[in-house]
Amino acid sequence: MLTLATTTPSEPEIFASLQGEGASVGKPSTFVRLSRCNLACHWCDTAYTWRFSGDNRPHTDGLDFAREANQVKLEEAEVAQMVAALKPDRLVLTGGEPLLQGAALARMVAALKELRGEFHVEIETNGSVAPHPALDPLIDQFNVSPKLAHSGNPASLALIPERLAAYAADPRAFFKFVIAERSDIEEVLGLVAAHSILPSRVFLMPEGRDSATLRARARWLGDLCAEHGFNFTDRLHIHLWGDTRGT
Ligand SMILES: C[S@@+](CC[C@H](N)C(=O)[O-])C[C@H]1O[C@@H](n2cnc3c(N)ncnc32)[C@H](O)[C@@H]1O
Ligand SMILES: Nc1nc2[nH]cc(C(=O)O)c2c(=O)[nH]1
Ligand code: SF4
Ligand SMILES: [Mg+2]
Repeated sequence: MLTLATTTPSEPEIFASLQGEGASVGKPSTFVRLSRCNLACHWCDTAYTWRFSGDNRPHTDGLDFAREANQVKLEEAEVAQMVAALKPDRLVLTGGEPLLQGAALARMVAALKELRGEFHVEIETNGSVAPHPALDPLIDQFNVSPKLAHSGNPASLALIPERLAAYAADPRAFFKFVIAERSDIEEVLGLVAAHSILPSRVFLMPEGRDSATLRARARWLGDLCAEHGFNFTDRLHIHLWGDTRGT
């Protein structure tokens, strides 16, 4: 059983769109948004996946209860069928933190590949959770977004050195840092040096949930990327459709 976020009160958040961020930006992709997270970023644009009134216990894989208006429980086979029915041959698993439901995701992706054959599968992850061993070999690309101090998470929860080292050693992983202020680059440089990450695998992305904020921050963030040899990524979906569920 998978716990998904919802668009309207009961519709699971499964939708075809364009990858809006990072190394695959612009590519037609189907998104599956899982519920729940192990972190709590101040500026999270999908806090409805994890900020529940009166109950914020962390999710553990295999729990089969739906308790909040923003969640729906579906069988893995049903999710696979919904993804297979949409056009794209690329899948982006996101959330919330999708790796909290790794075992169920492995069953879903295996079922999808049975239905549709080869599929490119990306995971959006905060980089603090290890992929389930059954899921790991089914993933083509990890979009790892480690959370800096301005996210408001304790570093002891958000930046797990062994986990970041494992992603740094994995050629499938790209690193996508959310940047709110110029000085945030210092923390990025420290992490990149500590884990010997090539700049060509690093993306800097402005924090923002509207076009005007993204554009204003892009002006100085682009210069910082050029200076340090990092990739810049915008948030294409925000410019095209705004901060809207299901896009
Ligand atoms: C909602 S998260 C879900 C996946 C995973 N929990 C993570 O943080 O990577 C998807 C992406 O959106 C980014 N994000 C969330 N809120 C944002 C904001 N206000 N501005 C810019 N990026 C944001 C995250 O850093 C992450 O790269
Ligand atoms: N179009 C689009 N691209 C995205 N790339 C990463 C997203 C996410 O929320 O993880 C996202 C999203 O929500 N929409
Ligand atoms: S880790 Fe991702 S889903 Fe969780 S609070 Fe941060 S941005 Fe939101
Ligand atoms: Mg998003």
